[in-house]
Amino acid sequence: MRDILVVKCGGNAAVRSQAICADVAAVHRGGRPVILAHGGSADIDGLAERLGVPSRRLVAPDGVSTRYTDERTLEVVQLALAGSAKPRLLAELRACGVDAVGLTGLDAGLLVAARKSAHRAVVDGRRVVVRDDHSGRITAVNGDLVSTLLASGLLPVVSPPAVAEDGRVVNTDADRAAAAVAGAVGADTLLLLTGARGVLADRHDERSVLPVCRVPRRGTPPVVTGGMGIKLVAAREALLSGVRRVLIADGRRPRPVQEALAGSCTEVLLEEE
Ligand SMILES: Nc1ncnc2c1ncn2[C@@H]1O[C@H](COP(=O)(O)OP(=O)(O)O)[C@@H](O)[C@H]1O
Ligand SMILES: CC(=O)N[C@@H](CCC(=O)OP(=O)(O)O)C(=O)O
Repeated sequence: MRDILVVKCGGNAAVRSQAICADVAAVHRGGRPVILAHGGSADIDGLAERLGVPSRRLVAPDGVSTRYTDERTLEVVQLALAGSAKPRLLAELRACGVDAVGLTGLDAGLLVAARKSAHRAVVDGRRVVVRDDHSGRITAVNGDLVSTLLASGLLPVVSPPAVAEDGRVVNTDADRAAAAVAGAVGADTLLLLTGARGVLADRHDERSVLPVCRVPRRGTPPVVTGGMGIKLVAAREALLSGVRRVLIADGRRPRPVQEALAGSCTEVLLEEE
């Protein structure tokens, strides 16, 4: 299948999922195979607060941040992503007349991950060894499942969490999940839509969007602040797995997909070796 587009709808509170779904539906109707992947950090944080579960972050030695997912947090992550964010997107796509099928990483082993064992990190400014983090790094994707849905004219919607090799649920970052799916299905383009106009040279200056951001093939990405570090890690993984183009763009505006594909975005490229 040619020219597959993977769009990732960020879970940043400012992202307008309805506009993203309308644009994704237009691409789908135009005949281009499209997959929607999504996160839900704001949904997770909001639900955690309502349930009285603290939201904590793990910052790796290189500065890249992810959620510290203890047992209670894992439950909140599942409820927020599979019970709230995913149905919202499916309803929005349905309202646009699209037959979409929502899958978490657990459906038919869509996202298989290696559970993180004890690892060093900084939590709330303190260096710690974390042993109870229920998250993992994706090691395999059931690309055939997604390709089968695409071939049937359906629009797959993919959400974390993933399933570990021991059969238990593990949290996993949604940008990296989108990148893994894009690589597995041989996608042409991965578009990460978020609450910023792209990668900013100065995170406090919205006008400082970089048209191009080069990431090294290994090691620390050039920007690690906020959620941008993990996005650049995901972008690198997608490019290394053969995805031709990775774009980071604004998910807060009308026509977010069309605007990004027309060039209003940051394109991520690998540094030369
Ligand atoms: N240099 C930067 N360029 C762009 N955004 C940045 C930068 N540094 C930090 N950020 C923050 O990262 C956020 C995107 O990460 P995040 O909210 O985790 O995304 P999402 O939930 O959409 O995947 C932006 O909205 C912005 O506030
Ligand atoms: C391990 C890890 O950090 N998982 C993420 C999964 C959701 C996600 O990535 O949502 P965004 O795309 O909105 O960031 C989390 O729990 O926040």
